[in-house]
Amino acid sequence: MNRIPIYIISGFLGSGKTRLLNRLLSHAPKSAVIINEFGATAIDQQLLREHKVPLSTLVGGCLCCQVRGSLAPILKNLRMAWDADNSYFERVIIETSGVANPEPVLDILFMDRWLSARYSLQGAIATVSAIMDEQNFERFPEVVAQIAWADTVVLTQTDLAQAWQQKQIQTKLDQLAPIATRLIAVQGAIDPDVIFNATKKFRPRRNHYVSELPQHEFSSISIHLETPIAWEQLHTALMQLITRYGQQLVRLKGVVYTPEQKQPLLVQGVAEKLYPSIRLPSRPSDDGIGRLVFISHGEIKGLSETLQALLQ
Ligand SMILES: Nc1nc2c(ncn2[C@@H]2O[C@H](COP(=O)(O)OP(=O)(O)OP(=O)(O)O)[C@@H](O)[C@H]2O)c(=O)[nH]1
Repeated sequence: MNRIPIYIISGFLGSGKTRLLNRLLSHAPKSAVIINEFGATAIDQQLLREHKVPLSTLVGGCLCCQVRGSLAPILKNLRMAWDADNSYFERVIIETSGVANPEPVLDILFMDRWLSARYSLQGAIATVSAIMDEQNFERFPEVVAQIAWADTVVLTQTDLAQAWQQKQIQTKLDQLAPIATRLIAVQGAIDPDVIFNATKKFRPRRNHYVSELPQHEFSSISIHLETPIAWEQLHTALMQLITRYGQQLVRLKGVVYTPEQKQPLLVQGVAEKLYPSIRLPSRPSDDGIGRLVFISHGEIKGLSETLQALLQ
């Protein structure tokens, strides 16, 4: 039986998974994509709106735990669609949430006999930001697990990193993923052949790193903005939130509307840094309601009220 190649992209919150996926899809448009977002509101699909690929989104929990049960049915449906018409797509790419431990996800592919007969895992890829705080390796066991399970590690955001940061992260990767293929991708730019046509690696299980991770200590809050807000005002408010909650606020992202322009604006922040916002092309389905997702380490009480007050 022909098995469909499957690729898993993991990597910590804001490490550049979606950016990489976006670029990969430009080279490999015949891909079915499954995206998992920890927050309750889907944002990443907005970044992929230019691609006309079969896209499934799992939100409101992590693929390794809360929404794990949904993966097999999606893969089964995709396979049945492919059996009916195999020109539909040539591979499946799964982007896990930034807090996922890849092991339970890989287990689904290996343990479910129906799936393992029909899908072949071709790559476990982890994106790692060159500007990630080194303390994250201690703070978040998920980061270590993602790297330890990867057969390809893609170092991202090197354009933002100082030489010492790059050296520090490379040393860490030497320890955690000594035999993984290591690539550098600025803004997701990568030779797709290295991902899609690489010889498959068989890696021994590394139980000492990853078998039992503690429960996630992350929390997410989704906020809707019913009316457009001037970008300058929103930007100031978000900067104030970032300063106020510091390292506890690990990730923010969203799609918002401003009175200045009709097109929605994509907002991205990672670890005390707000990235330049990006105008997205308009679509008929744009509803004018802004959506922001905040992911924190531990619950931040009153974040929504604080933002509303800052926007008064
Ligand atoms: N300067 C620079 N920015 C990058 C690079 N890669 C990604 N980014 C930016 O980093 C931010 C986060 O990238 P994403 O691709 O959304 O990260 P992610 O891992 O998908 O994030 P989550 O899904 O929330 O975990 C975005 O603003 C990207 O445009 C890079 O190589 N250089």
